[in-house]
Amino acid sequence: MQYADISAELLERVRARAPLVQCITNFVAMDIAANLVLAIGASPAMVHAKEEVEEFAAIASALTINIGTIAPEWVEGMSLAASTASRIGLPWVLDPVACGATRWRTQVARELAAKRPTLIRGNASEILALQADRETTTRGVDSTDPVERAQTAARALAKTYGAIVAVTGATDFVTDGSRELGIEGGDPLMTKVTALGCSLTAVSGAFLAVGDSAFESTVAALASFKIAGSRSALNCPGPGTLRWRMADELHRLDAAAMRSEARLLSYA
Ligand SMILES: Nc1ncnc2c1ncn2[C@@H]1O[C@H](COP(=O)(O)OP(=O)(O)OP(=O)(O)O)[C@@H](O)[C@H]1O
Ligand SMILES: Cc1ncsc1CCO
Ligand SMILES: [Mg+2]
Repeated sequence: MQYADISAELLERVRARAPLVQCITNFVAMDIAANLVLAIGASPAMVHAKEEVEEFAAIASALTINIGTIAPEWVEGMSLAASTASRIGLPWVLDPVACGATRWRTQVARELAAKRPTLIRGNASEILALQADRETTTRGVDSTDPVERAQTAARALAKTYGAIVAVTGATDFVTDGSRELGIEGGDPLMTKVTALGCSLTAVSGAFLAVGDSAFESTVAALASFKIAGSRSALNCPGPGTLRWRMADELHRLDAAAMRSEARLLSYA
């Protein structure tokens, strides 16, 4: 079966099962991420306190961890949630927001990566900084590098941590260290809406929850955002409208559109 067909089937599974996705994310992303997880057909829960993450992970179908607005107490919750997920075999995603911007943030991202996430999803600058030995390659939460520059780093990270690594940008790139795929689509206007990447991380949790292969689930999640992004940007007056059109288009997305509009690039 082709990846577009698999993606379509995974979308139908998300809709049929409405998996519970435990999201630990930042203050900026909370609202849009929860709404986009709902729009794709899953059920989000923003649960991050160290007192309850372990118990909650036991009932969740996936976990996503985004370090966007970390503070020490949050890191404790993230760390406990990540360890729990890996121990009980719950698929989980790491989003290393602004990794490389400060030493502490880079260290936190690397300590979480060492807990073996199923998927690491970031922009090119974040993936480069997570993999590199040097610090401060990033300026902030927005990427200053093209996706292509981070492909080698993504492959290396995938091998080091045994994770799928997804680098997003103009053309997304996904690798498990040997298999790789590009996903085209979306629109540059997406970079003018904050936390769409964070929301994609949360939505990836929904696809991981229902998939048989983490690589395939990641492709499906990336494709859903590319299709919804392209559709949302048509005659779009600006970022404010795009933001909420993403919810409308993810909600409207169906298996037929996934099959016909996913633009997947094979590198092999
Ligand atoms: N130039 C572009 N053209 C088309 N699509 C894009 C472009 N840049 C980003 N996207 C899409 O926007 C979505 C978010 O990816 P992006 O790399 O901007 O995340 P991010 O930098 O982590 O965002 P944030 O930190 O604000 O959440 C993805 O679906 C990606 O494919
Ligand atoms: C703007 C911003 N600052 C910390 S997290 C975040 C959301 C985009 O990553
Ligand atoms: Mg980001």
